[in-house]
Parts: sequence; C-alpha cells; structure tokens
Amino acid sequence: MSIVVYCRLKPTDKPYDGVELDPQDDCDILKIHTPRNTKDIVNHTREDYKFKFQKVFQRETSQDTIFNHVAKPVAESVIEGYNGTVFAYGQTGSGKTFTITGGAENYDQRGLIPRILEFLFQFYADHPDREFSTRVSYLEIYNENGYDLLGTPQQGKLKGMEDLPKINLMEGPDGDVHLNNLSQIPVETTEQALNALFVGDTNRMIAETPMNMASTRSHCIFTIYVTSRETGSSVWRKGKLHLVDLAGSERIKKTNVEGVLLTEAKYINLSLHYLEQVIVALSEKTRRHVPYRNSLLTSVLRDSLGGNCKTTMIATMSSEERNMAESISTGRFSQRVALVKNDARLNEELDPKLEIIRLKQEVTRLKAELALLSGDVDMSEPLTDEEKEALRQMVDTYVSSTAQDADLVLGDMRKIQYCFSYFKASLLLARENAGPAQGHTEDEEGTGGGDGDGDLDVSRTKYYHDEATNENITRLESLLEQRDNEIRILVAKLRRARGEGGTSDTSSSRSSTIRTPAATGPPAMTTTTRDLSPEEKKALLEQFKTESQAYPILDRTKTTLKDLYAQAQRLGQEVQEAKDIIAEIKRHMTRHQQEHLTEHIRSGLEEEDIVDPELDAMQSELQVCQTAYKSKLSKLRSLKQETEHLKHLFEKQKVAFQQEFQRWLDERPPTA
Ligand SMILES: Nc1ncnc2c1ncn2[C@@H]1O[C@H](COP(=O)(O)OP(=O)(O)OP(=O)(O)O)[C@@H](O)[C@H]1O
Repeated sequence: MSIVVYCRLKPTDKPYDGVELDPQDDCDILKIHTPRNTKDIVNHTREDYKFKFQKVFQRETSQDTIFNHVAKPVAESVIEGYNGTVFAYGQTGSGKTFTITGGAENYDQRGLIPRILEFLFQFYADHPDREFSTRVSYLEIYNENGYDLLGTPQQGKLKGMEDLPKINLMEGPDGDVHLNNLSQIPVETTEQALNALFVGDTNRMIAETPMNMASTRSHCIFTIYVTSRETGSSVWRKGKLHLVDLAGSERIKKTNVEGVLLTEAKYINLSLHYLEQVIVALSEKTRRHVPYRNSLLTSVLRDSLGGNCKTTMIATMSSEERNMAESISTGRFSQRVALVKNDARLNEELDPKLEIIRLKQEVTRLKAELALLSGDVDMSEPLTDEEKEALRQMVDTYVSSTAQDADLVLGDMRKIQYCFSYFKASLLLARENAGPAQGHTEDEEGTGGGDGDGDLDVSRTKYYHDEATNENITRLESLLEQRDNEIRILVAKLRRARGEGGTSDTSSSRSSTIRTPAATGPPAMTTTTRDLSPEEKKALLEQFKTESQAYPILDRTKTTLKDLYAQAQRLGQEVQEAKDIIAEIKRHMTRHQQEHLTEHIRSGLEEEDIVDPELDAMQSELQVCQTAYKSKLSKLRSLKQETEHLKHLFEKQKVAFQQEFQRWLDERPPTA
C-alpha cells in the first residue's frame, strides 16, 4: 500500500484567494494560483499548481476530526500487530507540533499523541479478553545527533541538549536498525503514558537553547510499542507506532542567519534533503539504491519509508500569500511521498514457553479424558488433602479465567463430584453475600453430592464401556503421544535458544494438576465456613481484627498509602502550575525575540554584542522556575515510586491477612 498523504491548512485572518479546494469522490485537489514572477518558487514556470491529497483539512478543522480521520485507523492497526507512522511535514510555524503534540491553550487543542494514548488504554479496558503491554520512547534528533528525551540527564542536571543521553545507531545482521540506549518506558495507564510525554516535552523545552525559541530546530519521534495476545494464546502480536514531528522545511536565507542558527539550519536542511532523496529513490521505479544511511532521521525511519509499516503523512501548510513558495514546495514533496509503496506485515511471534504450557495442559486434559473413559482409577481410594486443594485451585482458575476456550477436565468421578460440591458451596456463599433475595430451600441444600466436605459416595458412580469408547481411547492415546513429542521438541528448542545444557524436567507434563498463573485467587473456601451468614462473617472479621497481629500493620500501611496519594496529588498540581509558568515565560521570550532579534541582526550586531536586559531578566526568571520545576518533578517521581512500592506491599499484606483470617475461621471450634 502507498503512503497516505493528507493536507492541513493552518487558520489565518488573511487567506490568499489563489488557494482553492476542489473535492473529488475519493480525494481532494488543492489548487494554487501564483503569478509567474513570484519570488522564491523553484522552477517557477507555471502559474497553476494542483496537488492531490487523500483529504485536505480546512482551516477550521478540529483536533478531534484529525485524530478520527488520520490517527485512529493507524492506532487500530498497531494494536492488531502492524507498524504505523504518522509524520508531519511543513514549513516552520505551519502547525506540525500543534498537530502531533497539541496546542497549549486548552484541553481541546491536545494533539495526536495524547489522543492516541487515551484511545489505546480505552481500547485495552474494552477488551478484557486480551492482554496488552505498552512501552514508550521519545527521541530527539538535533544536528544529526540522537538524544533520549526520557533518559536521565548526565549528573542529574539538564541545562542543554548535550546533557541528555546520546543515542547510538546499530544495524543488526538482518539490516534492522536498533537504537542503543534509547529508554523504552513501560506504561500501564493513560496517566503514566501522558506523564512520559510530558517529561519528554519538558526536557525538550528545557534543552532547547534560548536562541531557538522562535521555532523547533530538531526532529522528534515519540514511539509507542504495543504487544498483545488473546488471553491464554501463545502468539504475541507486536506493533510499533512512530509519531514524528519534523523540523521546519523552509530554505535557509543565508543573509538572515549566522552562527548557531546557521549550523542548525544547515543540518536541518541536510537531513530533510536526505529525506527527500530517500523519497525520490523510493518513488522512482527504476532506482535501486535507497540512501537510508545518509542521515540519522532516514535510518530511524527506514521501516516507515518503503518498509514494513503503514505510514501516513500530514502536510501542514499556510494559506497566506507570503508563504505560497513554501506551501508549493510542501505540495511537491507530498506528491512524491504519495508514490512511495510500503509493505506492512503482521508482526506475530510464537512464545515457546507459553506453547509448552498450553501443550502440557492439553496433555493433562487428554490424560484425564483417557482415564475417565478407560475407568482404570481405584474409586474406593479417597481423595487426599493435596488433591482436594489442587481441585479447588483448578475450579478457582477456571471460574476466574476470561479465556473463551477455558475448560476443566477431570480424570475420575471422585474428582468430578468433589468439584461439583465445591462449585455448589461457592455458589451458595456468593448468594448469601449478595443478600437474602436469591432464596434457596433447605431441600436444595440437601440434594448436593457428597457429605459436605466434598468426599464421594463412589457407589453412585457407574461406567459403561462399548466399542465407541475403545476407539476413543485409542485416539486419545495417540494424541497424547503426539503432544508429548511436541513438548519434547519445543523444550529442546528452548534449551538450545537459551544455550543451556543439562536435562530439563519434562516429567512435569505428567502432573495431573493444572495450575495457571491466574491460580492465585482469594483463599479457598472450606466447608467449615460456608454456612456463615454475611452478618456472622462480618462480626467474626471484626473480632479477628482485634486479635490479629497482621491487621494493625495492614491498617498502618493503608493510612500511609492514603497520605502518599494525597501528597502526590498536591505535588502533581504544583508541577503542572510550574510547567504552565515556564511555558508562559517562554512564550513571552519568543515574542520578545521575534520582535527584536531580526532587528539586531539586521543592524549588523554580533550575537555576543547584543545587550537586551529585558531578555536577560526573563532568562533568569526562567532559570529559577525551571530549577523549581525540576526539583518538584523529581520529588513527584520518587513519591510515585514510593507509592507504587507501598501499594505492592499493601496488596501482599492484604492477601496474608485474608489467608490468616481464613485459617482462623477454619480452626475455630464449632459453635453450639
Ligand atoms: N490548526 C491550528 N489551530 C490553531 N493554532 C494553530 C494551528 N496550527 C498551528 N497553530 C499555532 O501556530 C503556532 C505555530 O505552530 P507549530 O508550533 O505547531 O508550528 P510548527 O510547524 O511545529 O513549527 P516549527 O517547524 O517551528 O516547529 C503555534 O502557536 C500553534 O499553536
């Protein structure tokens, strides 16, 4: 499929009447009319230009519409296991950052990245039958060097770009590009993901030199890595979504820029020039070599441009007359990009460990089925306590599993009856807890299997064997053998992949107990407690709390946790306020610079000769605010870590307490 190209026109009070939109059934044509003598337009032999886009978003288009049209389909495919890229290209100030990250004025102005993050976590919440894991990274490319915007600054201080950890590019034997030491932060909630974006944006803001505030002089790539699978499946799907905010694409007017600005402009021009070269090479059928390696940007975006990726470009344009030359140049570039063909593939990986677990479970199930059909179990032998415990765990796992194909296969009638009586007891307890409305009669109570502790009256069980059963047994035996073989092969493969020697215990496949990771549930209910009413249980719990040694510790942890949450919330607000103040000061500085800098340069002053007390004052104020902000942010981070740690501890203490309570209930002397 080709790269999909959209155009977004920036709002203006002075729209040029030479720009016209001609909507078609399946695309939009943007028409630009300029008189033949217009300055700055390369190869300006024509007066009329036509650029074809998938869609042209008019000036008043909302951020929400852009997300729904452009980014949502890409995010959906990333969840399904495809790679995706959305990149914004256009002249300085045309709205690239506004589109990708968002504007600062109000919540509705949030851009594609925050919206995609919200969408992903909402999708996860709506699909409890699937497992997801998400990581994010944030790379900045400045003067052909890569920097980790989510990395810890050297010596803990961030004064300029050079303090951020530098990224090295490594090419694997398969031609894959790896970014050494670029942090990939695991995120589990929208809040955590937005926090990472916020940290990266803030680092970007702090690291930019004051000279650059009028425009962004670097390329930024925010990447979201999504891994998912159906619960219980051994196949993982992996999608990677790059959201790219390129530096402004305008040409250098050498007379206006010098020093740092000129160096940066040259680098930007060079890397965008290499980007164009790659695009040109890819769009021309006859050309074989694609010069990806010429720049860091094209190396990193190798998959996005002509590779394994669903890529979308948003050409941001101004529709003011003074910007027509740049808009035409953006239009020309877009037409080239639209010719590039990508080859997006589903990224699936089989997890051998999970596959072995699945096969072992199947073996246990088949064995149980076989034992049931052949009837070669001594039914007079009572179940042991370990067997009963294992059965209770199996039932709990089965009940709490969200997998559609979850099943419970039991090898003999003693086990089946035990599980039924455990099911019944659990159901009755659940009804009692739900309240009195779900009436059931004494009579119903008395009809269950077993004598109340789940043991069996085996004399009530009969087996019938016939021809069909024997056939079934043979089929199951051969299936069992086949599965055991598969496990042996996979175990050997896994050991080879790990480079391990020695022998592994394949005999565990012969275990008759299925334990899945989900097996840790609430403490197993015993028959001693099943007759308690909710009121009785509550009263006993209160009594137990006064006697328990674990309870005061649990209670203390809970209070501390609440306290930490409140502190984190307060600090979070303060961090946000500090960030707003920094943004405000920067806006003032930018405006001030725009008003004065050109004036200074035109008057021939060298950079170091410029005396601007107002700017210096703003700079000092900015530094003070940034220091305060960084200290608050670092406090917030350690507070969050502490809270996470304590939350974990609290969960553990809670489980221990519940278990202690259960034991206490079980060991209680029977009441008269
Ligand atoms: N669609 C829009 N609606 C409202 N404001 C916009 C829109 N697009 C851009 N702006 C505003 O225009 C200004 C410049 O936009 P932005 O910073 O996104 O440009 P850019 O293309 O990223 O520039 P640079 O190349 O310098 O990074 C910002 O103040 C931004 O809020």
